[in-house]
Amino acid sequence: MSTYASQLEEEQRAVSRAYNRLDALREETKHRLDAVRAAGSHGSPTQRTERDSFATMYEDRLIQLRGVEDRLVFGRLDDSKGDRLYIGRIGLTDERHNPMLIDWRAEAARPFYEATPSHHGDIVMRRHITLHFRDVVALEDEVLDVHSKSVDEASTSGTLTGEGALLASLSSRRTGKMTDIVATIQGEQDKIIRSDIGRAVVVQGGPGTGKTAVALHRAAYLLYTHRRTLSRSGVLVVGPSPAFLHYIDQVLPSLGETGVVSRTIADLIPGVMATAVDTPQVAYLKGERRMANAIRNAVADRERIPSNLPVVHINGIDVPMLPADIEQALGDARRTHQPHNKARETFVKSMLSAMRMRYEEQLDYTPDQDELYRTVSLLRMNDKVRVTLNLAWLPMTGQWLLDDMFSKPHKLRRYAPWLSDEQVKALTRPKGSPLTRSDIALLDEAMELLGEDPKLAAKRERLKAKHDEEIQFAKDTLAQNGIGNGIVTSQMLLDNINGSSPEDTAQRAANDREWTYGHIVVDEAQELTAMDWRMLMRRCPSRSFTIVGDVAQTSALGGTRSWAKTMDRLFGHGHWDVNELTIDYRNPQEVSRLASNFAAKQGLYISTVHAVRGIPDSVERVTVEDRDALFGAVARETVKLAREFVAQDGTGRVAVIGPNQLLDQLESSVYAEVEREFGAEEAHRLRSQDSWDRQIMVSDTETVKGLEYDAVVVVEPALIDQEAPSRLVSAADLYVAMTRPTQRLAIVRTLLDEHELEL
Ligand SMILES: Nc1ncnc2c1ncn2[C@@H]1O[C@H](COP(=O)(O)OP(=O)(O)OP(=O)(O)O)[C@@H](O)[C@H]1O
Repeated sequence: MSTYASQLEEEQRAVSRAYNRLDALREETKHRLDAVRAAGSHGSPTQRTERDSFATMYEDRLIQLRGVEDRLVFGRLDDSKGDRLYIGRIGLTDERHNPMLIDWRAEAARPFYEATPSHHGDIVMRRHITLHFRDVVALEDEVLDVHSKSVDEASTSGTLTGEGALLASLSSRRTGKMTDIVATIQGEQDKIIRSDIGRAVVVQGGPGTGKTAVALHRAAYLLYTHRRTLSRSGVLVVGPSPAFLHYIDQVLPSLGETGVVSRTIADLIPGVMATAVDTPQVAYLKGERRMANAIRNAVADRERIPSNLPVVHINGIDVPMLPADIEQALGDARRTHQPHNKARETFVKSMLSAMRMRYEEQLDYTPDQDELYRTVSLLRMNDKVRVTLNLAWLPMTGQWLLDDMFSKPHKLRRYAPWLSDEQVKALTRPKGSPLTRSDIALLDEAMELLGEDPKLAAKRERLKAKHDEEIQFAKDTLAQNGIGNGIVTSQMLLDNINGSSPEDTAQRAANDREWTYGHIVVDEAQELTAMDWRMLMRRCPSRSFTIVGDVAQTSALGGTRSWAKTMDRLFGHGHWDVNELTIDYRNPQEVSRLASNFAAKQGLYISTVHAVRGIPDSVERVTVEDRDALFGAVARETVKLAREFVAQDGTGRVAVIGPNQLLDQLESSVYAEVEREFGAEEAHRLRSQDSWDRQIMVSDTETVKGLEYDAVVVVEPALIDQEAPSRLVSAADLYVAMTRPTQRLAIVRTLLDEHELEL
């Protein structure tokens, strides 16, 4: 009879076989890489190029093979004929090319996630295999065909269970890093992950429903399924904050995908840093779609006929700069439909040729080419001509344009006539002020209309010429040698030389503002303004997007509260799909219920969610007399939770989320209590952790978007509520704060606070 122990042994054999194969492949790849490297820099340029390409290819493969060590195998599918398929992080075949392990993204693995007792096709049983390092430690079977003999076998061996693997992964201590969910992706999530690349997919779901997890697994799935296209164009992941990007940065590498660019909106333009923050109202004004018109007007304002036109003295002749000539040159330049800085070349050329004609008209002889050429040179170098050409068509950078527009109210009023005096005042700032996050989309718009900075453009041209030379060299290499022989295709060699490995693509994409991606994932997408969306749409002409968010969590005044309204405008009616996720994997039921009831009462449109776990006493309330008592109470509560959840091995996270005005005081009282209770050394260890990755973190509501903690202390919710710029925003902020914990939520407040807001 099959016992649990014997089943474990049997699976251990299968798992060990897979790991042995993985080791062998690593060894083989390493060996090849060493051999290529050993050849060093000897040989002809052709041989060196060939070797470099192989080396890059082997390096990429080694990174991938090393990245999948953890939980290499996690599932098994049994079909009605008794055949078994093992499911894992990557696909493996044995020496004879027989499949040993199926990549979780392959079509054959789909039933592992999507089969149900009512729709299971040929599959009769699904097994979850839990590993600890390379050891099989638990098995769990779901019988899909109740008539199959697997039911009896599973029940006698004691492997027949429900959702143990899922629940175990949900209850584990937080590490500050999101982990992948390949072993436990649920049916409704899997359908989204595998949906078609060609359409924009919106995933709406309440907090903790796995939107971020789904978005990242979808990116990995698309990279696997459309590797050829996406490894050249790349995938961009846009998240709400650097802390969030740091939180998710392990997920894709653990799925064997390293070549993905991740950015916040604030650092989407290479080389530009947004260091300042606007008030919510100013951010709203800057995020409106019509700001694109303001930018367009600001550019157009620099294509004009100057009021004072000079006459220049060349070779004893007076050459006038005439309004009609300028008008003609402006028209010529505009008709090129090129960006402003580029079109300026046409403007200058057209204007100089008009002036040359004016010069010629005044001669009583026909000048030779030489004379005309010299005249144009003199005109070009003439100061008056240069100043006038600049006044008529000024070369600009985007930064200069924004700085000029926001530091001169009369100009802003002219470019954006819809703004009230009060709004103009709110937007005006001193010249040279740092850029804010909401400036970035405006800057991108300006850069798009202006084109490259002329100096940078010249530099780029030089680099491009060099790059073209290298491409030609690669092509010649291939033509001469006919390299390939099935190990590396000519295309792969060319790609490696051109930098088309996913890592190279990612690097080039991240450094190029005009790069267009094959797919964009947007997380916390509800916060993006219309201007932000324009910036993203420009980066993905194929309109292949995964957009995840929750319209009940919107804090930005210019963010989305209705997907239909935003998406119809972006993609057109019928060209995007919305999917809703309904199961809350993060919060205990008690926390989820409290947060949902609050949000519904505040009038937020919330998705109905069902939390999978119940944890009695997961909500705690502490009320104190007044503000004086508040800080001590928060500190004590935090330390109590830290004792339970925060471990010295770096696992476990507790967040204290409070109103901005109290954060400094909260931080000092919490850490003072930590020192009193845990000693100076432990307090020092905790305090010196990176600010975005602290085990005990004191923060505002904005920073914790998308993140999660074992326990959360929400402080003075009514005050958080009052700090927000509108009622809906305040409700959303509190909703976000309350839905961050996986185990425990404590609400610590004063009597007055309690009186002001019912929670
Ligand atoms: N199928 C699953 N198996 C295991 N864990 C899961 C699964 N789906 C989601 N989770 C876990 O649930 C938690 C919440 O997921 P995630 O952060 O993706 O939710 P979200 O919808 O983006 O939340 P929010 O809107 O609050 O940011 C994470 O810890 C994630 O790993």
